Amino acid sequence: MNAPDAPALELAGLRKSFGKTEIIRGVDLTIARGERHAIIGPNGAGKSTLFNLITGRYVPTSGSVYLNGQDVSGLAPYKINRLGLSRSFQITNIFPRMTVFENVRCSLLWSKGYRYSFWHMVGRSRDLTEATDAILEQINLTARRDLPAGVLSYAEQRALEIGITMAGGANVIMLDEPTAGMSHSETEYIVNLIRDVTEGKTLVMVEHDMSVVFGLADRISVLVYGEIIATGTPEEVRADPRVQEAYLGAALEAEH
Ligand SMILES: Nc1ncnc2c1ncn2[C@@H]1O[C@H](COP(=O)(O)OP(=O)(O)OP(=O)(O)O)[C@@H](O)[C@H]1O
Repeated sequence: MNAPDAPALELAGLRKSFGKTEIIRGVDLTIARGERHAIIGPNGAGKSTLFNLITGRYVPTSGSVYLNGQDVSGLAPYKINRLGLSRSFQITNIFPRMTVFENVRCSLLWSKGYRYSFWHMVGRSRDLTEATDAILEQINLTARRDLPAGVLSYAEQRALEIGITMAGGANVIMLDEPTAGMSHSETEYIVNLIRDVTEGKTLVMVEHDMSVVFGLADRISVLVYGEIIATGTPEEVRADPRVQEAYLGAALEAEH
């Protein structure tokens, strides 16, 4: 059931071990609807593992993940996706020989396919084209619509990937290092784009670039050695002495 008052995401006593090593060591976190939330922390802290627990790629060793109030722990990723959570991939996940338009249309079709029969879909192909074009407009790729996706610049490919992530209409969007490998100007471009396309949705992102995190997130969680040591607004997290000590001081210094 989709409980209208439930938070977008709730993690309760979440743990994950690989063999005998516990990587996620009891994470509790509530993310409100419409919130933009960043998960930061040093290398090896368990950020990707936590991300994969939320999206269903990994099954928790114990604890639960609730999406819009519904327990999704242990469900297959595609089922979690159909319940309203969509993720991007760190590695570009587009079809390079298909056009930009076809890439987005394909993901729209996939996401709606389970609800509409094939013939119903064919009858609605004009709607599908319109929906695809609306997404291309949102991600500023209308001018690139009919080019093979493989010829786009790196930043444009990441924008396309965000479009593909958004295409299913999920209300919780998970982005894994959306600005990885980008120049300063590309980063700025993608941050603005993410801000626009996630308006009114819930965003959870893992990100290393502190300027992106502090520019985009309403709240931040700091993960250190499999535990969240602080959660709060950017100002609260920046001022938190535990965070300074464990991580942020060093990370912010490294930026200068
Ligand atoms: N499938 C796995 N099997 C065994 N160990 C794993 C697995 N996935 C991750 N680990 C270990 O878990 C720890 C946390 O890894 P994870 O990738 O989640 O950290 P991270 O915070 O995302 O790091 P980074 O910032 O470097 O991407 C690491 O020590 C890693 O070796």
